[in-house]
Amino acid sequence: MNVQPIASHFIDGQYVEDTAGIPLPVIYPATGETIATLHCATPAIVDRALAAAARAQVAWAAMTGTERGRILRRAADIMRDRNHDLSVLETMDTGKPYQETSVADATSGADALEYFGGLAGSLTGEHIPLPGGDWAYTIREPLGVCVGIGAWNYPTQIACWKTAPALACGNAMVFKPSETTPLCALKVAEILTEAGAPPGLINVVQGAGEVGAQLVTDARVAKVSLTGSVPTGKKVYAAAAEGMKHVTMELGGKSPLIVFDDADLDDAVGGAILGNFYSSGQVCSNGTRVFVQRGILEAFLQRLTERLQTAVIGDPMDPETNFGPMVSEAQLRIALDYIAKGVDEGARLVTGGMRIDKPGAWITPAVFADVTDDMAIAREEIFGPVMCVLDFDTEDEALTRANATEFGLAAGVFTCDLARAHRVAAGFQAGTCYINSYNDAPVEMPFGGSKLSGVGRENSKAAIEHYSQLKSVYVRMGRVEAPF
Ligand SMILES: NC(=O)C1=CN([C@@H]2O[C@H](COP(=O)(O)OP(=O)(O)OC[C@H]3O[C@@H](n4cnc5c(N)ncnc54)[C@H](O)[C@@H]3O)[C@@H](O)[C@H]2O)C=CC1
Repeated sequence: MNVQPIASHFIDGQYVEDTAGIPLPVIYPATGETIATLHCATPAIVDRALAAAARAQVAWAAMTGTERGRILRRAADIMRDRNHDLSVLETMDTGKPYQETSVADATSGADALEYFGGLAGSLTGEHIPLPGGDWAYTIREPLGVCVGIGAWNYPTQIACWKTAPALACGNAMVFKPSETTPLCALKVAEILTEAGAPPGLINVVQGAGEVGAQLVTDARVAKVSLTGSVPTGKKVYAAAAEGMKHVTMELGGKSPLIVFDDADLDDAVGGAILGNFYSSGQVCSNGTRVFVQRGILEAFLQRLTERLQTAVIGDPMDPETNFGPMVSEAQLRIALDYIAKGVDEGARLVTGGMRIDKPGAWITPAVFADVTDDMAIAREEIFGPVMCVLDFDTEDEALTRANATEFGLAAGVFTCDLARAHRVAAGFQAGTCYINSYNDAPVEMPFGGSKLSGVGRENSKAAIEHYSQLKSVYVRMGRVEAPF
């Protein structure tokens, strides 16, 4: 498969190249090979994309929601039809196994396009009766030009989760994928254009932080939605505040997963595997602090170790493979450094955590036991396949320790006691919680974090609030009574 795109950027309905930009090699993480070379956007490219978006947005906003929605739903159908090719490309971009990308990336992107396409026609204001026969009404208006900035772990999904609600509400989008995974967002723009999105409505420009910063500070931009780390989020939030722009921040986490000793052991182990090793651990909402009640601890570790031996680590394109490489050599280094630190800190490495001796960014899934709350591996986001198991005695203790973090993205609980499950969910300081499950992200459910993990919500009806604003119109039915 030739993954070199026609050109680096997608602007005003077509592919655009500017070789004056810094070269951007795309590395296949499974082999370390360079599979394409793109160019970062020059200031002229950024300007062109923003100008196209500003122009296209006006006519798009004048269409009815039903008309806009029809185009989004058509794009969803095209995306589903091309799921195989899009999944292969996502695997090349990220290294994630095809077994995952074929069910979790373009499919989730298509879900978002379909969901917000369906919602678009129902977006309205409201009528508000007031004293004396006066009344007011509200008009739900788009924000204007939105900028989306993506992380590298879910390039197709992130592009769709931001673009679908933005377009449904009548906005235009300029999207900058992560410089590590620049390929898939171009396909999203191509498909939307094929589905009927007018030129300029969806634009993709490549580049690293400098290009992102240029987009965020441009006066034509009304809203910025970032998926990335907390340090980047702080910078982008501050830059957006200068122009009083709307923001959505989907940032990092160090989420807790509490397993009580009455939990179904295999379900709890399954949840911990999904919450730590899916996408080689490179998932923002991962439950990397697994609190296991002392009575079930040894059984949990034993079952977990047994099941990890059955992981199929190998060629990501092989449909049998269920654990691929990490996204890059740099990200692998970060994970290996944390593993060394965990050993130094006195945690017990139960299994995995070894670099696999072959080209590419390969590591075996790691589990630490005897982890304590103060260790760096239990406090800092690693963003790799490193699970920390901590033991506890009481519900109060587990909840207090689970919440003792600056992050608040996700949290999960495994128990067969229904009342306890809901009590613990109510007590979690996190935006996205799970009972007897982990890491599900259906488009119908709000997704996002509290505390340092972010502001705003993606997906669901809640996202509409973050891509539109209300105009209030007061209507006086009688005479105007002025004091003089
Ligand atoms: N909450 C969520 O939904 C998700 C959060 N993440 C988080 O993303 C992080 C991993 O992704 P990375 O790509 O390494 O994050 P990152 O923070 O390094 O980069 C994210 C994006 O921001 C851009 N960027 C960097 N500096 C910028 C600046 N000054 N102005 C504008 N844009 C800038 C980058 O080019 C990239 O496109 C993890 O912390 C992870 O938890 C990842 C996926 C989902």
